Amino acid sequence: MEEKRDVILTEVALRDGSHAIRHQFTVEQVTQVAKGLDEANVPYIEVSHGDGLGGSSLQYGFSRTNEMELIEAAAATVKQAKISVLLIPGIGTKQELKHAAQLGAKMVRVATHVTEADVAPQHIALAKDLGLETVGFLMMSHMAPTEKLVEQAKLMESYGADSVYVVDSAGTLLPHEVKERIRALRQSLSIDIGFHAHNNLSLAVANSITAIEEGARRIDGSIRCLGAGAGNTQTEVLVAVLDRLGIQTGVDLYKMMDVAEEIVAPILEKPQEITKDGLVLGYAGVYSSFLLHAQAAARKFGIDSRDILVELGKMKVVGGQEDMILDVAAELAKKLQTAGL
Ligand SMILES: C[C@H](O)CC(=O)C(=O)O
Ligand SMILES: [Mn+2]
Repeated sequence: MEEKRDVILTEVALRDGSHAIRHQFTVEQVTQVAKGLDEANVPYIEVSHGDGLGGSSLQYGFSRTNEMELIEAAAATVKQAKISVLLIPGIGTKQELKHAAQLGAKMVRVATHVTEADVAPQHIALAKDLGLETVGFLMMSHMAPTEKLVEQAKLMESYGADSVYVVDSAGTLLPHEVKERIRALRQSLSIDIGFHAHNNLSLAVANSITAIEEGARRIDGSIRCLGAGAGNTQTEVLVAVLDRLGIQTGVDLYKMMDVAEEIVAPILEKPQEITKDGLVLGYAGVYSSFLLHAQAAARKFGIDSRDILVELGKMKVVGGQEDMILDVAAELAKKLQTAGL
């Protein structure tokens, strides 16, 4: 019998968490995590390079294992969960989407910058032709006023998306800002609304609850907070809070806790916490996946990674502009040298 789920969770540790471990997932790790999540009755598990299909590159970081092998392993492991992939048009190609579908992916999230939904129609159309559940994923949602977000979400709906997400890529949205955005989308769209948080300001669970209160039905989480920056909404924590609120996810809380503790924690290079750099991502509104790139640039140029992140925030740099991180670091280092600091 189908489990009753008031809120449908997508677990993103095997995709967003790829950023946090420099895209070093192995087939064995993905198999073990997918098995544990499946047994805990998580309905959707996302597996891809952190930057989505085709992300493995000099610009975004090379994957240790070809993501198609990871997708294949996860799809072969799960019994009830559906495997999702992320695709950013321009990074991922139609070919990669077809390949992922052949390997068993059942859902794709077509991700664009919040003002650029119009690059998505071809990929959404292909996804529908392939029989995939298709989600529009509007990244860096804080960078557009609510009216613009609504306009872009409506475009996603008109292209055929089954649901659309507000994506707080920088973990910078405050609860009232989430409320306004989800409420406006709920009033203007007929499809399901989702919310994807990052915990840089320690607001991911609170913001996810706010989104649910305003009618979002789909929520992302990462187990043990294994996601970019300070991680996402910690899935097992959200499951516990929702359970206390009487909102059913169908997910087994104890099994999630065990998977978090026994399988995911050992994968982390260090425990997920809100470090000074993670906090600055949220404070300055910077794409969470820039964290490790900015830290590497800071080491290279001998400067404070926070200064790089703050500058990137001022410049309103968005996903896809990772090459700017080194430019900004070099420029800051030159300025400091000139000033004799
Ligand atoms: C490619 C990004 O990591 C997608 C995402 O999870 C976000 O924008 O947040
Ligand atoms: Mn994310």
